[in-house]
Amino acid sequence: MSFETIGVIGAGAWGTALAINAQRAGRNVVLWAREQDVVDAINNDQKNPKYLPDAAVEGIRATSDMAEIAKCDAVMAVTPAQFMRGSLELLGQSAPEGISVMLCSKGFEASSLKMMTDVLSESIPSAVISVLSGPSFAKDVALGLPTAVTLAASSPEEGERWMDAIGRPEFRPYFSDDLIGAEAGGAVKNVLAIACGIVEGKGLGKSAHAALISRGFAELTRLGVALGANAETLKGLCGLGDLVLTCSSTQSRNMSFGYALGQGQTVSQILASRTAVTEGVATAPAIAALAKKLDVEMPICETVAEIVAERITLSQGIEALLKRPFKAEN
Ligand SMILES: NC(=O)c1ccc[n+]([C@@H]2O[C@H](COP(=O)([O-])OP(=O)(O)OC[C@H]3O[C@@H](n4cnc5c(N)ncnc54)[C@H](O)[C@@H]3O)[C@@H](O)[C@H]2O)c1
Ligand SMILES: O=P(O)(O)OC[C@H](O)CO
Repeated sequence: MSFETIGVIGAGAWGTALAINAQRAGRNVVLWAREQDVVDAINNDQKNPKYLPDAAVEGIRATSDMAEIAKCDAVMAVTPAQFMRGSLELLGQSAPEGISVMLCSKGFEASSLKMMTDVLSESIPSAVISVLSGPSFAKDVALGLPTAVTLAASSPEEGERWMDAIGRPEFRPYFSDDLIGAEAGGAVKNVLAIACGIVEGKGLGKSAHAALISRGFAELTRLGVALGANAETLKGLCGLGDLVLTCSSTQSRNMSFGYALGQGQTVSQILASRTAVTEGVATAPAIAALAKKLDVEMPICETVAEIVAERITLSQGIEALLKRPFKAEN
């Protein structure tokens, strides 16, 4: 059975862009927003000026009633990671047994160090879980620019249903059976993008930038594998692909956050100046704690966590990384 109606939870930039894409793919789409002004703007003006200005949100109905989302054939969950559990618990109050839920957010829950797949299993134990991840800026997807993503599902049949429902020539999903790999890549790359932003903001040069991407990818792979991911998955769109995108453009909120730090702004100044979520800020300490717990070497991510917590300065962090002992590359 294919998915005809898609419910999207979270009308931030990414939830809105995914709703636009699903509508273009021919689905009936209901978009859940927690803010009434966002619901009204979508229903009355076909716009979401708060989170995705300039995009036309046509043919999509917005709601603040989660019970309407639970009635859809399948659900895309796009709430930022730190608030995902609350959204899923609300969905769980009216969700039918075995509801198909695709996790589209990129982060770990800081309070528990859990991945979104664990948060979903705990909130709705019968849910059939999929993960969407990969290099994809919301604005690009809303504009209909070509994008390719990893679509990880727990069975090929479930993956087929999702690919039929949301795949389009300009939004190409590639199937994977590695849910953990898809999740881990997206969460860790956000933290590494903060580091790359710092390098750019401080003008440390393109050689340092490339070194950071490469050594960062080694960290991302080590943690992913320790969590149960397949290393091959991490070489794909959801790992290396997304790391390259997010570390390459200040269109990324994580990269631009790091860039602003490098330019001399403080963490609180930067966060106060934006409504958009910067997932790497909350995920950095979770990854640093996981690295310690699992005995995984992640010096770049640990340094970002220290900088974001304002326990060390940028200069101290950079110096500590550069003074690490020389060692074999792998
Ligand atoms: N924007 C992108 O280009 C993009 C692309 C891929 C993945 N993602 C991921 O999608 C997820 C959502 O990001 P986004 O860009 O849509 O967000 P956004 O920054 O555009 O909007 C913030 C969202 O957070 C919600 N929010 C704020 N406070 C909340 C609270 N207390 N409880 C519940 N929800 C709250 C808002 O309602 C809004 O939906 C993130 O994990 C992000 O990493 C984003
Ligand atoms: O803007 P960012 O840093 O949240 O990144 C957006 C997407 O995850 C890029 O794939």
